[in-house]
Parts: sequence; C-alpha cells; structure tokens
Amino acid sequence: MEEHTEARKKSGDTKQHFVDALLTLKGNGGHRTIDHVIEAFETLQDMITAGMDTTAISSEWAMAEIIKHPRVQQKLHEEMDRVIGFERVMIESDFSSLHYLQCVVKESLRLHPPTPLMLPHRSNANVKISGYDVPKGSNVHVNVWAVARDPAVWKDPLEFRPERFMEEDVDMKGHDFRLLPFGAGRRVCPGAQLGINLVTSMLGHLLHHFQWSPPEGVKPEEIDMSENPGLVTYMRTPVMATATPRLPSHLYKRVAAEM
Ligand code: HEM
Repeated sequence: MEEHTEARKKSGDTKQHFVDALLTLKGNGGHRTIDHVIEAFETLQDMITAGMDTTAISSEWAMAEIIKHPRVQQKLHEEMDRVIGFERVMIESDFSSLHYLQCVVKESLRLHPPTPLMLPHRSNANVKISGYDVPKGSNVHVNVWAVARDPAVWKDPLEFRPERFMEEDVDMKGHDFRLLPFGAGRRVCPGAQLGINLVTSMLGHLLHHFQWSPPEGVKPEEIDMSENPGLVTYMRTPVMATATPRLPSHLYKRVAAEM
C-alpha cells in the first residue's frame, strides 16, 4: 500500500490495480481518514487469507484428478489445441471457448471443495428446516462435501466425470444447493468468480504448456487421493508429477508483468 501511495504521489495518476481502487475510496465528507486505510488494509488481508490457500488447494486437487485420468487430460489437450493452438499462450478471453476445461474445474470443486463445511454460521432466530428445529444461537455447519458425494443427489457421485456438466449446466455460485463450493446466501464467497478464474487460468496454462504424468514407477490409478481434513482440506500426499513441454520453446520465456 505504501508503494502504491508513493507511486500515486509521484505520477499523480492511478493504475487500474485493486490497491489503487481501495486507495481512492473516500468517506461521506469526501476525505480519506485513517479508518479508510485500516479498512483497505483489512480488505486486502481478508482477500489473501480467504483467497490464497483455497485457490492453490483447488488447483492441486484438480491436477491430481487430471493426472489420474489420462482420458480427461487428452480431451483437455484436444480442446486447447483447437481453441488456442501452438503459436500463443492462453488468455482470459479464451475461457469462454474452453467448455471442457470449465467442466473439469467444476467437477473438481464438486468432489474436492477446499472448505468442505464452508465457514461456520450462527442462526439468529429459532428456525425449522426440513423438520429439524435449529434453536437461535446454534452454530451451523453445512457439509457441502457430503452433499456432493450423495448418490441421492448425483449419479455415480464418486466418479470424476466432467462430462456430467456438459449434459446438465449446474450453477456453482450459490443458486443450486447440489453444488456449493462457494457457499450460498448473504455470506456467499465474494471472491467466487475470481477463484474460478484463477483456478481455470492455472490449470489452463499448466495443461496447455505441458503433458503431465505420474512420477516414474507410479501408475495413474495409484495416485493417493486421501484427504487431510480440517477447516481447509489439503491433499494428504502432495501431488507429484512429471511435466513434458508441448509448445515451441519461445512460449516458455517469462514475460515480466508491468506494475
Ligand atoms: C476456489 C476458490 C475459493 C473457494 C472454493 C472459496 C470458498 C469459500 C466459502 C465456502 C466461503 C464461505 C461461504 C459461506 O459460509 O456461506 C468463502 C468465504 C469467503 N471467501 Fe472464498 N473461496 C475461494 C476463493 C476466494 C477468493 C479468491 C477470495 C478473495 C480474493 C475469497 C474471499 C472470501 C471472503 C472474504 C469470504 C468471507 C465472506 C463473508 O464471511 O461474508 N475467496 N469462500
């Protein structure tokens, strides 16, 4: 924040960064106060704590599923070669044409929601839900992990089959209670779309650039998918893989982002 404040003082203008947007916020009287700086700082802190592990874990689970299912990886490569080709890297506007990639992200978030019990909620009134009494003041955990694995809700729930979302487009941002990796309602994840884009971007680049296989001597079906349960569910055994480049070498050069 200090760097951005200094840069703004020097140049007088702002770049379109999230921090700059926060720094331009003013109070009712049109002035920025120390409260605004604290609020901006806390917003950034929230974004980092809530947005980093969740997206990293979701990407790791998805990569594990992709490596475990060579058929899925092959379909992803076919789609990417058709939509992006071999002359350039993926850009955000490609996402809307990468339907299968979107389904892979969704299927992975169905089976591996990084926060399986969402965040704890507290009921602020006595309510009755599906015949159950929930007294005022109860802590309520919604087990979205269990819903996603319930055979009464999903056909072959334990199977990793992204095609299910080609057959039926299911919302995952809080409108369809069968699939709630981001929660629902008033406290739904405010970073849902950013989270989806980040995971799609990470998987898209990793898959477009490389062919992935398990480490030598390990068969795809032997990849350990057991969980390390907690508020956030990590893979018990971090995924290990071998990457083989599949694009021309000039596309692997790192281009520094302009700050
Ligand atoms: C794949 C990525 C992500 C997943 C699966 C995820 C999931 C969730 C879930 C389940 C909740 C609780 C919702 C509820 O209890 O109803 C939540 C809350 C929250 N998430 Fe995310 N999230 C992700 C990424 C992000 C990102 C990228 C950000 C911000 C940059 C973010 C910011 C937040 C914040 C601030 C809350 C608390 C909202 C509140 O209490 O009102 N999340 N997230």
